[in-house]
Amino acid sequence: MDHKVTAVLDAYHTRMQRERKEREGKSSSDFLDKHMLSVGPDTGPFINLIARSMDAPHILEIGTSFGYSGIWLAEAARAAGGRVTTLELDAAKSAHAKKMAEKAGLANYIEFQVGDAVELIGALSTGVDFVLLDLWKDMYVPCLEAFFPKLNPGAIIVADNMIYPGGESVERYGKAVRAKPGVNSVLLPVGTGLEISRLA
Ligand SMILES: C[S@@+](CC[C@H](N)C(=O)[O-])C[C@H]1O[C@@H](n2cnc3c(N)ncnc32)[C@H](O)[C@@H]1O
Repeated sequence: MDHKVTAVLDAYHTRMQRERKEREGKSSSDFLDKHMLSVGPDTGPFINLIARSMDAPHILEIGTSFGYSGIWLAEAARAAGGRVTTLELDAAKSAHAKKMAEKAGLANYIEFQVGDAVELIGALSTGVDFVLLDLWKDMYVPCLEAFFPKLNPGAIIVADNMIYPGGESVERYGKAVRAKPGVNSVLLPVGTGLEISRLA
C-alpha cells in the first residue's frame, strides 16, 4: 500500500477514534448523518484482501458515507485491474469521499453516484463481481433483490453489521441471501460481523 493511501487511512482512523468518544452516551439520531459509521479497521483490510484476489473485479459499494471502506476497495481495484462503483444518498458525504479518494491517488478507480441505492442499482449494467452492503439496515433486502440479477458467477457479497448492532433487518437479510439459488454463505465475527456469500 503506498504512502498516499496510508496517509488517508490514518486520517480516517484519527477521525474514527474522535467520533467514537463523541458518541458515548448519545442516541443514534445525534450522529447518524455526521459520523463516518465506517466498517472499521478490521473489516477494511479484510475486504481489500478478498477484492484483491479477484481478476479485474467490478466492485459495487452500497453506502459510501465519508469514504473509508471505498479507499480499501479502490486500492484493491487498482491492484487487481478492476473498478469500484459506490452509491450514497447524501451528496455532501459523497463529495467528501471523492476528495479523500483524490488525496489517496485512487480517484480513477472509483465512480461516485448519488441517489437512492435501489434506483441506482436498477440503472447499473450487469457484471458485478463483489458487493459491500453497508447502508441503513432496512435497505439490505431491497438492495439484495436489486443487485442479485446483476452478479457474475463467482461473485462475493459482504454484508456489514450482521452481529453488532444486528437486529431484525439483518436477520431477514441473512435468511434472504441464504435462500438464493447457488449461494453459499457464512457469518464471520470480523469487525461488527460479516455475512460473506458466494454465488456459484
Ligand atoms: C454505515 S454508513 C456506510 C459506511 C461506509 N461503508 C464506510 O465503511 O465508510 C451507511 C451509509 O448509507 C447511506 N444510505 C442510507 N440509505 C441509503 C439509500 N437508500 N441509498 C443510498 N445510500 C443510503 C447513509 O447515508 C450512510 O452514509
